[in-house]
Amino acid sequence: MRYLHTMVRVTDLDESLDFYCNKMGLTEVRRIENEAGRFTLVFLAADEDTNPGEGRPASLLELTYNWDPETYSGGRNFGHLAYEVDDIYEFCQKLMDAGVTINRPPRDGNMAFVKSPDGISFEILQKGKPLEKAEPWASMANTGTW
Ligand SMILES: C[C@@H](O)C(=O)SC[C@H](NC(=O)CC[C@H](N)C(=O)O)C(=O)NCC(=O)O
Ligand code: NI
Repeated sequence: MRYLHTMVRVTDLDESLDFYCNKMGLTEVRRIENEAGRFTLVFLAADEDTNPGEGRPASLLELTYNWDPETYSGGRNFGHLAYEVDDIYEFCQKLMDAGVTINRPPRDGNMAFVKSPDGISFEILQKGKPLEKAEPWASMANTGTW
């Protein structure tokens, strides 16, 4: 068995692609337009996931855009999507410079949280840092600096 993707529904595809691609750095690897179902699927990959060796992208994010407007309310049972980055401070600074709020700053040099335009939570983890060292969010008062 192999993990393929996580699907999230988005209310504005252009706004979402600006966040996921221009700001988070993901790349569109596939798009499906479904006229009958009136929806668009866009598959996104992080740079190290675009070709993990088997010639097929793995660990993708699938955006579902329903052409007819819907209101989405996130269930408490959904937590976050996690990505690993080479330099968490540099990554978060670039997001801040692009106008993205860092909901949980990476003061511990290990973990940060941001949200997509639809409120999907993203955990950003520093490559090489053990997960056990991550301070729980609640203990990190968000002072807006790090
Ligand atoms: C391509 C494959 O990875 C899919 O996920 S297709 C699954 C299919 N998606 C849709 O029909 C998209 C439009 C639909 N209105 C929706 O918002 O999901 C599907 O069965 N979706 C149902 C689901 O619960 O994911
Ligand atoms: Ni899917």
